Amino acid sequence: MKFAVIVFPGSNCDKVLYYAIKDGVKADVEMVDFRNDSLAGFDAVLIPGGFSYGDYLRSGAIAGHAPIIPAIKEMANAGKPVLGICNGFQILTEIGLLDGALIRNKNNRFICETVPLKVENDQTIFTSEYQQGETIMIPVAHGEGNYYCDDKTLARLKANHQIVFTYEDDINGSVDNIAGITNEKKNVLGMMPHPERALEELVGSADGLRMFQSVLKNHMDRVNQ
Ligand SMILES: NC(=O)CC[C@H](N)C(=O)O
Repeated sequence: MKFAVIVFPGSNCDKVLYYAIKDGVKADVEMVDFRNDSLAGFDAVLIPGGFSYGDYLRSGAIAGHAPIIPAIKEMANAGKPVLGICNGFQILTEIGLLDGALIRNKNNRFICETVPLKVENDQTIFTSEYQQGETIMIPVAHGEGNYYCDDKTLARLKANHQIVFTYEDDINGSVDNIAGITNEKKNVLGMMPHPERALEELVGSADGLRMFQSVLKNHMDRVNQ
């Protein structure tokens, strides 16, 4: 299985994500510059955290017009796994692959801490190695992580089990404490917390590793069917 890590000007979690795949789950991974317009040969797309284009206009707004974006949409439409973490989640909402928007944290401050998340759906390709209802510890680091969507969208997300992670505490003002959602087909996941920063107990938590293991396992199961 081959993962692509997309690199935008201002991405700063790209290398950690690269090594999460290379050393964490020992799969094939390559950095892909935002100026490319093809993702041929890749099985999954990872959009890292950071401050693409300095967060100007809105976080993720300018990255949403980069040459690589149509190829990411193509992968999503083909049912391939697309995972956006933090700034990656912001980009996925900007390009319409995920519902809602990320706005400024309710206290107007940048939050940087490891927080408890609840696994709301363990039936996705990203979460099958977790248990439904399990609490996992994952770091957050964001200024615009306050997830917003209107009531109608929220009802749809709930009815279709697209809410995958919630914060156990209200850390940033997100609607229903939402920390991560999928698209309707559940092959695109966006989340504000950083699983790639929680790969071993030495750094405080190893709970992020199972996310990448889930993606790999589900891919291999499909290939070997
Ligand atoms: N770590 C990150 O990806 C930061 C995300 C974003 N630019 C914010 O501060 O909200």
